[in-house]
Amino acid sequence: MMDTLKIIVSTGGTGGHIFPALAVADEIKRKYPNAEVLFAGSLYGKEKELCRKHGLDFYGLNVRGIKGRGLKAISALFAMSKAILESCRFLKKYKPHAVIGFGGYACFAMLLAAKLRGVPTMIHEQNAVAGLANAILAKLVDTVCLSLPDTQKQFNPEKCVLTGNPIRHEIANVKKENKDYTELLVMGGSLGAVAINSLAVQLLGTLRDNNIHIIHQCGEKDYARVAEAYKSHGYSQAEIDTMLFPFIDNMAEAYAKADFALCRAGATSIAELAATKTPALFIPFPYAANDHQTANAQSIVSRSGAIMVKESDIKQYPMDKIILSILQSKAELSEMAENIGKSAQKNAAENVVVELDNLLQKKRQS
Ligand SMILES: CC(=O)N[C@H]1[C@@H](OP(=O)(O)OP(=O)(O)OC[C@H]2O[C@@H](n3ccc(=O)[nH]c3=O)[C@H](O)[C@@H]2O)O[C@H](CO)[C@@H](O)[C@@H]1O
Repeated sequence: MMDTLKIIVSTGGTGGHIFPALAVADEIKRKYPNAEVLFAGSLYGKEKELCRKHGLDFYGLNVRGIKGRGLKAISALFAMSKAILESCRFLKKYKPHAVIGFGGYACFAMLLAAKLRGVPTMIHEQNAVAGLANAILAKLVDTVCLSLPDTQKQFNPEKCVLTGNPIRHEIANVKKENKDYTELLVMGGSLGAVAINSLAVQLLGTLRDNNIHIIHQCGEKDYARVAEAYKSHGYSQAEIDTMLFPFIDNMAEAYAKADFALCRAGATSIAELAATKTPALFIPFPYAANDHQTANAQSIVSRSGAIMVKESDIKQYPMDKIILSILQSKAELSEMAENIGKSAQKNAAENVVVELDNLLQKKRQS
């Protein structure tokens, strides 16, 4: 009889890495109800809290980002070396059948340790341009799962499989609500975005005058400022509580209501917008490594499922008129919704787990 299947999924930092990992953890448990899935991440990101909410066991590593942190990078590098040793010791005890990484510094130590200990390894890249951790790990791991076909050019194509970007089951199954008004979803990625919040606040008068509802995720740090701005537009705290959120736990409900989104161009947000047929205006995060958010949005924009404006150009354009004209045209909204829907890859979590099966089978035969 085979031992209990034990898989480690590893990543961290922000939602765009963590939610695809959680979606794959769910799919492993759905397919193998007796499997043990452990989430390994940094002690300092959002992953610990999200795992707790998700009911997944969590193994915390004392690691922080290295790139762009000046002198602090030296202590971060030291912590990373310690985390690699600690991961090696942990793997020796835990004996997983495979480790799957979803990018970000938080998974680097665990994946490298798995490689050193001869544990089968896979990574998943969400973005059109790979991040630093995945770019290095791709050279070492057995399988590289990709969300977008062009990313293959950055890796050894023989290791690459196009799986799509895994999204939460409830989001993949969203049914749009029928309403007699239009609703705008504003979101700035998992942490919120000040520039998007400021633009949304400028639109408040126009939206209210045209009976357009808003559901707005603004991030923890900007909540007080944005709530004040809502108040100065005449909204009561009770109204604000139904419209403005530091973080939205139930994104499936938000997508079910949304006719259009004003947002960053994080890869996982884009995968969810496509799966829920929610067209968008993307304002990519201008400091994203290698401008990967612009690259993430490009194929959807070229298919007319979304429009894109650079953050530095916001002031040059009559943003209220541009957004209002789309929100007021049912025909344009529905054409854009169909177009963005063509990029949906709703089976991405299943595809990643099929690759996991293939890898385990290959290792059993070798
Ligand atoms: C600044 C930066 O480098 N951001 C990166 C980070 O973005 P970030 O972590 O912001 O990720 P994404 O925008 O891709 O995804 C956000 C995720 O958080 C969820 N969510 C968001 C808001 C909320 O209130 N509730 C909620 O559940 C969304 O549903 C989605 O699942 O990882 C992405 C995926 O690697 C990258 O493409 C982004 O470029």
